[in-house]
Formats: sequence, C-alpha cells, structure tokens
Amino acid sequence: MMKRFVYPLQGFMTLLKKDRNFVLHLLTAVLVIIAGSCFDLTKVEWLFIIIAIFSVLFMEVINTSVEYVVDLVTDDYHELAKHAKDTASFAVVLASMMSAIIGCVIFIPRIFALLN
Ligand SMILES: Nc1ncnc2c1ncn2[C@@H]1O[C@H](COP(=O)(O)OP(=O)(O)OP(=O)(O)O)[C@@H](O)[C@H]1O
Repeated sequence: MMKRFVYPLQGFMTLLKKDRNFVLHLLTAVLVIIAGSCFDLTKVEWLFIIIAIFSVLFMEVINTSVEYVVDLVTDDYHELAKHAKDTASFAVVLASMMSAIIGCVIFIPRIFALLN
C-alpha cells in the first residue's frame, strides 16, 4: 500500500536531483502562482493556470522518463533513439506553448489595466 506512494516520491526526488528543467518549471510555477495572487483572478482563470502548470510538469516528467529508457537501451548513437528523445522533448515545447498562450490571455489584459 505504502509503495504506491514511496516509488512516485522516489521518482520526484530523482527529478529534483537530476532534472534541472523540471526544477526550473517548478520555480516558474511558483512565480506564476505568486503573480496570480497579486491579481484578482477568477476561479476559471485559476483553473486554466493550474492546467498550464501541470501540463508542463507532466510533459517534462514523461520526457525525462523517455530519456532514461532510451539511455538504458543504448549508449550508442541510434536514429530511433534520436527520434524518441526529440519527439518527447517536443511534447514539452507544445505544453509550454499552450501555457504561454494561457498566461498571455490571462495576464496581459490585467497588466495593461494596471498601467492605465
Ligand atoms: N543515443 C542517442 N542516439 C541518437 N541521438 C541521441 C542519443 N542520445 C541523445 N541524442 C540526441 O541528443 C539530444 C539530447 O539528448 P540528451 O539525452 O542529452 O537530452 P538532454 O539534453 O539531457 O535533454 P533535456 O534537456 O530535456 O534533459 C536528443 O534530443 C537527441 O537528439
């Protein structure tokens, strides 16, 4: 029963120790939450922010997991290894693009409202 939580926690610790991008995404998430708290966001806007944050973290975790499996399978240069890693990293780019759009739609009008 406890193993259900222990192994994912070990995975989380591995990400914190070895995946600089994951840590950067976590720090960015904290900054976005602080920025969101400065504005009076609606419940729906917070939900979009949460979806944006978790989608990037989720894709980064999957990307790292793919990298581990590829590195386990081969140390040599392999075209399929390249495809696996490159396509997995594109998933992170897609999630980041979605999150950037969500962030712009929510924050840009509020920043303009502050300036006016
Ligand atoms: N075994 C391999 N065969 C072919 N190409 C590879 C192989 N390993 C890595 N690559 C290429 O090098 C790139 C970087 O791979 P690497 O494992 O260093 O990821 P990374 O730079 O640590 O990624 P991230 O910054 O997301 O952690 C891959 O996207 C891929 O294009």
